[in-house]
Amino acid sequence: MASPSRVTVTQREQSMVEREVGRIYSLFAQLPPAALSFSMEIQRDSHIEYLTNGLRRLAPSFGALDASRPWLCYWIIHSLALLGEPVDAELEDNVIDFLRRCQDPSGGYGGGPGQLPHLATTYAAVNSLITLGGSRSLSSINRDKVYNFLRQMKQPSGGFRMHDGGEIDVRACYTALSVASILNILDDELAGNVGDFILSCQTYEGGIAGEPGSEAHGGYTFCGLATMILIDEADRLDLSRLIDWVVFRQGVECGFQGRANKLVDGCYSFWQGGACALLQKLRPFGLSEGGDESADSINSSLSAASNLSEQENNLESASPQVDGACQFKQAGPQSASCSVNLGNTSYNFLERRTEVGSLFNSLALQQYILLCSQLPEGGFRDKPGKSRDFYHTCYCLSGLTVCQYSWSKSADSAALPWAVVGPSSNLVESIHPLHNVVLSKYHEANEFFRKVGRDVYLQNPQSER
Ligand SMILES: CC(C)=CCC/C(C)=C/CC/C(C)=C/COP(=O)(O)OP(=O)(O)O
Ligand SMILES: [Zn+2]
Repeated sequence: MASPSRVTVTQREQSMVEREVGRIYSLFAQLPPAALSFSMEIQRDSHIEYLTNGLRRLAPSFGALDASRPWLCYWIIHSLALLGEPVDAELEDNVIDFLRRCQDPSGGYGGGPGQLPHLATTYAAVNSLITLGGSRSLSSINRDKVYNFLRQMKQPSGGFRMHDGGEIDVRACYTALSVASILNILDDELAGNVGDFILSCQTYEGGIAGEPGSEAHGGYTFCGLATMILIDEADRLDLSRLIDWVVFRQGVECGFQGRANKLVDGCYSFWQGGACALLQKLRPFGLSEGGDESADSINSSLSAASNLSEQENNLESASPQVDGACQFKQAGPQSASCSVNLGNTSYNFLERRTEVGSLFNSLALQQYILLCSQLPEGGFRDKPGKSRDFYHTCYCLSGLTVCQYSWSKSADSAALPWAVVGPSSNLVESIHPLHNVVLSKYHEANEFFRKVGRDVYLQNPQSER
């Protein structure tokens, strides 16, 4: 995928979107309370029907999207998991078998059986299998081979190639390291010099570009920041400028844009909202002493960008908990092999308490997702006037969970009731924000891969589910 070139939307396009979103909001504002409450409701049954039908159609062929079938699996299965809806047993078996056939002898997963192994589809396949959970699904992943594939994609400069002969970019670094971390095979060989590559992609604006010299973009910013956390090097980024850049991407429409001077889009609810969720747990918020000269500038940009309500500001004050030099080195399950315990960074990140409330206006974003992106007949879209698709359904729902839990102090605490817009039944499952998999599924996989260890690969046991 090429990096975005800078293209600025015209004033006319921007005004059209603002007008349309404004029209929707004023229409809903005039509704009687019962009707408004219905419109604010997640149309769970319709979404489940849309998603399940999509998954059923997946097995034979997906036409133009044939090379994206592991992605379609992930977008659909993750969306269902966020809604708390299990996949039926027969369909689950079909997906596991299909993805097993996508794993190339070299170790990476292709877009379909026999297709070129690729890091993006490897990430999608692994996240899908982890989300399905159970030993049949988890043990279908040949981790030794995945490790070999990741090593093959690793470049001497530190970055990764998306596929053999493919582009070296921030997505490749993220997908490789997210997969390695969640499968408990992350080591120094994979992590070496990745931080230098990501650093070279942080731009003068503060966000992160796909490759050095390109424009900062929300998709790459999430990937770059998550990668730096996975290798325990987030402090090397200019976090102050990064926060500035990301919080100012939330617009008057209440949703996020992907980059400056572009239109709002529902999928950035996750890419930008998710980046905020990660930033919330990082310095300078976690500093307990010594101060940080950037803290004032961060606080002022936050209050300027997100017009926080009194209720939001009244979140109980934080008690900083950081042990100074080393933010993430807390107790956690041991990784099989690596000198700085890179296998623990993802787990330990979860253990960190959040020292501030939401960095963006989480209530406004939910309003955009529910009223402008949601379709009552099922599925979510980029913006009014666009059609639904599984990608936007996945990332709008992922954005919703980020909003709902953005005021919770730790990964295992419940969402605060006032943080959920609409009826309480709107609450969706929480996620591990570094991997975007449902938290309980992450824990199950973490336990499973810790037990089987790095060197033991169970030969596809068919028994337990
Ligand atoms: C894990 C993984 C593979 C993550 C991918 C992250 C991601 C969404 C990257 C964005 C890529 C891109 C070229 C966007 C520009 O699209 P555009 O110009 O159509 O949109 P815009 O106008 O909103 O910038
Ligand atoms: Zn989008």
